Amino acid sequence: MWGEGSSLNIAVSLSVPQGFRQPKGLSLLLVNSRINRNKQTRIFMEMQGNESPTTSYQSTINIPHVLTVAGSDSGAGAGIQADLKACAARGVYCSTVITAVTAQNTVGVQGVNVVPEDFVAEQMKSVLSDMHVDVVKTGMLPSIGIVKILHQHLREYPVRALVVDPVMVSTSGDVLAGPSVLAGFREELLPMADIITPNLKEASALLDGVKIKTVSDMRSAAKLLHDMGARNVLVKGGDLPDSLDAVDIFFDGEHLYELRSSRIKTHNTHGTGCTLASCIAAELAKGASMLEAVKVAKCFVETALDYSKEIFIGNGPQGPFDHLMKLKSNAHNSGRQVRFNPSDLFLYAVTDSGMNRRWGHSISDAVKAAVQGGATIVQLREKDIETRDFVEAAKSCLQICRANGVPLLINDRIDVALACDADGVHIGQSDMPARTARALLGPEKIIGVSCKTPEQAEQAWIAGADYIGCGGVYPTNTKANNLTVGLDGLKTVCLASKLPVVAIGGIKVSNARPVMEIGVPNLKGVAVVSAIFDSECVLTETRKLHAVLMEATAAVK
Ligand SMILES: Cc1ncc(COP(=O)(O)OP(=O)(O)O)c(N)n1
Ligand SMILES: Cc1nc(C(=O)O)sc1CCOP(=O)(O)O
Ligand SMILES: [Mg+2]
Repeated sequence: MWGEGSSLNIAVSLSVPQGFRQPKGLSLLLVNSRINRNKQTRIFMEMQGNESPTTSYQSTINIPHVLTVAGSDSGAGAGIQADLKACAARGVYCSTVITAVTAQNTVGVQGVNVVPEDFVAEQMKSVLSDMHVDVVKTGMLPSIGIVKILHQHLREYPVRALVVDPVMVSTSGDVLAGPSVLAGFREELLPMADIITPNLKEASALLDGVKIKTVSDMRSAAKLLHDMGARNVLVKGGDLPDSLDAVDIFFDGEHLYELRSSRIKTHNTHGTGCTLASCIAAELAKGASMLEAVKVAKCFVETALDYSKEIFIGNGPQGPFDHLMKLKSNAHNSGRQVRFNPSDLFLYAVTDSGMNRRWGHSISDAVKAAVQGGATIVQLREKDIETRDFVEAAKSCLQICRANGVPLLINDRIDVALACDADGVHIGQSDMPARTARALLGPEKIIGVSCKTPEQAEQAWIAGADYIGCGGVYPTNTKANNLTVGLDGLKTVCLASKLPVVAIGGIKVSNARPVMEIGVPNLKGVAVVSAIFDSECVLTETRKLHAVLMEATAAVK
């Protein structure tokens, strides 16, 4: 199955001076390679031998690549056009095989011209025989012949994942694939699909017209479709009557997940299915796990719909939405492209204005020292600062963090995070709800939520958080009246959490080791305030804690 251990293919090209020939006894050594936060790979090489040629090296990396096999929508809200935009928005290359050309707008589908099968095959061969495709995503497959061609090509040119959006009827109600195609989906594509993403009508059609009217029906349908061969199933509940939320059911063959997001009130929903499937494909191509890909895709669509509520394109009942809203809303968001890496939670530094005052440190000096000492993520927890000063301090800290590849989060204040374009926020149970924060911040930003119970951890996951902070592990003087959950409480929450966890509360050099050794894989690190910031030399204290965490991690391995 597609999973976290998936690898990237790296093609290395060397440019050498004209006429350069590799001298005998001289060999090229790959001495180090590092992937930085922006997903650029730096490859460090040396020539081994007694002579040193004047050689310059370049490294290249294959960009994640999705091939979409779908129909063209002249209105550009759905189909190939939506797929291209979704992949572009998610930072993934997208090639295209066009199966049909539709004359379509916001009113409906006025005409369909199916591309001859041999020419669909020719397009497929052109792409697959030449380019490295990570994931294939399918949309409109208008004939059984085209389904068979796809099947043959996937056998000849295997890819890492196949995402099947079983498009049968357009959002305007026009039929885009007939009954013979239905048989093709069942027999040829489902058994090959890593995920299938039907809406209620499509799921019902694939299941011989079984009625799907409730969330419980959706759960049964997901299981039945899985039995038909699809490795993962996402039944989309967008058409579910009487639901305030958009509920989708995801089944991975073992667990059923109910994924809820707010229903955005808008007519601009044309192309949501294509976009969701392309987004899943894009995230898989980047290396996400299936569940992660589905969650990011759902969040992306929700955010794009929200941003596009007011746009007006066409006079029909269902308009397109704007996939590239990020270019407008976050035009200044140039610093950080990798969304969230759970290993960033390893040494989580949380600032405190009182402690900085006591030791005569400015916020940015304290943050700089923590980062230099090995902090892997920083949270500005400034409870008694003027908003204006907070934004200014956050901007300076952001420069320091960006220069060192360390994410910067803001405690409690979504407004400050937005104002300074921080990498995300950390919020507690009495702060703004995580789901609202996600809607305001968009899919790219990191959201952490404080949780003391398994139920809170489940809610944080449903709301779209990226990690949870769990504590107090030990008693603390830094946060008044804080409940201590202990190592046992931490372990219980970690075991229940689908999200990575950082432990917090009273953790210091002398007691960090047992925390790191509780033996649950999703405990990724410790968050500390006083252990590093309540000291004259933040750099030294951070270094000491870093060393202890490294030792504890090595011992666990
Ligand atoms: C990493 C981390 N975990 C927990 C908290 C506590 O957040 P919250 O419950 O909102 O309390 P305050 O920090 O706002 O007092 C945290 N800040 N960071
Ligand atoms: C901010 C915070 N949140 C906690 C929680 O349990 O959620 S404990 C805490 C304070 C942590 O400070 P120190 O490292 O100095 O104990
Ligand atoms: Mg808070």
